[in-house]
Amino acid sequence: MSMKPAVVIDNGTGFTKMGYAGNAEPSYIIPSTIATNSSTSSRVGQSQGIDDLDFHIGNQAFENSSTYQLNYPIKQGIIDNWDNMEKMWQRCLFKHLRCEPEEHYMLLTEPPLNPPENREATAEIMFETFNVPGLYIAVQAVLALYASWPKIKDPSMRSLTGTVIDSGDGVTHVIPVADGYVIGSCISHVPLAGRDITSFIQRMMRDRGEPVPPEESLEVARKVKEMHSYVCPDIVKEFKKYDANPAKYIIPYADVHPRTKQPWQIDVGYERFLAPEIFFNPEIFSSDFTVPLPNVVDEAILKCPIDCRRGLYKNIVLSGGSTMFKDFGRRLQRDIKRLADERQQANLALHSKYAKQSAEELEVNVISHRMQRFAVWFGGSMVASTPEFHRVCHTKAQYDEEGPRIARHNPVFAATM
Ligand SMILES: Nc1ncnc2c1ncn2[C@@H]1O[C@H](COP(=O)(O)OP(=O)(O)OP(=O)(O)O)[C@@H](O)[C@H]1O
Repeated sequence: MSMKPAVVIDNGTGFTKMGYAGNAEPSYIIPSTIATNSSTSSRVGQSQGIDDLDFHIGNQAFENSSTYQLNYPIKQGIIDNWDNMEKMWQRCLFKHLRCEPEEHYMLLTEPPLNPPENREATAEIMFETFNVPGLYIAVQAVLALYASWPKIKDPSMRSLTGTVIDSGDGVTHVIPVADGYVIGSCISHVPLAGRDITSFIQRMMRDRGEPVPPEESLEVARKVKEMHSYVCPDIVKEFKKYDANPAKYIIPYADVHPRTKQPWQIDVGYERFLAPEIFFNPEIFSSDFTVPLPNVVDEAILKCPIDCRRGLYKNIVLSGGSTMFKDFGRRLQRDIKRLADERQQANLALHSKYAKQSAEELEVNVISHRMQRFAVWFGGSMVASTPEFHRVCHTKAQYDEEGPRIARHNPVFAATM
């Protein structure tokens, strides 16, 4: 059995996080992008060994985008281009992590509802190309639940039943999980995430005529979002606060033009609280989708079997970069609690016509923690550093005996921690 730490790789639509089990943070976070040389890939048979290595991943892919062809091998969380994905894994393992894959067990992640054929294809690449001694493919939402455990002081309260709100760059998902199994039919999808918030800030700054160099505007909007945005309790009051004392809340943001080296400065104002507000009042961003995130969460839980609903309200866990706004969890908890309480009161009022009733108060907890930005990776790191991990992995010997179908099912190891 390999005693070297397992390798943990979380391939997201926007970013790939990679590192070794037992660490608190991934060693590398790179964009999930590859730049391939289309002219060499079409020259079949000619010096293929070298041409096969003619590609770049991550930020280097963007740097070479003028001469190479950019590709995003993961679409909506699901692997879409296997050749490019294999190349990405190759660079992640040999160039970034600098490991011998045959010496490390491997933990990879998958989105909920990943087709089993994809798991088989992943196993084929891992066991046959990289010769890994063991492989476990974990569901991202379940890893996000594990990642919240260090925040929960009482170990008896740590549970694999909960609702995961996963919001990254491209999409936001609400995923109910009961005893480590995703309730697939009750997953909800919100078509708003990080890149929408960035483009909303970019639009606001442009409409106001802020002097940002046009070629920098997207990057500046992203930085403003990540550095200065926060969720407020009430937007009307927040507007009043800004208008009463602009000097206190409006922040200057300065930089120099990358080409002309001319300094420029802008004011960052209402967008600080209006940008993340699109999760709570989506109509301010677009008229196509208008259901606030707290309502989406409430409705997703209500679709689940009645006996797990209390557990799902009690343990709502945040995961992904776009849940990092200050006070995001606090506002979400308040709004979900309000919705659930109003419904409970309405039900009680209805039934009290026939019999006197009282209801046990519904506990709603939204759990925020330090590792939220890469919660899935961190959960994977925790799981893969337990002694139990090697027991639940599929091994190379099993693969050689049974083939890729062993990867169709990965046991949940609820009892391990
Ligand atoms: N401190 C922050 N505040 C707000 N947003 C942030 C912060 N840090 C990162 N983000 C945003 O989080 C997004 C990236 O999140 P994440 O790495 O979870 O995405 P991903 O896993 O690649 O995407 P997906 O979940 O769509 O597959 C980007 O839009 C980034 O701007």
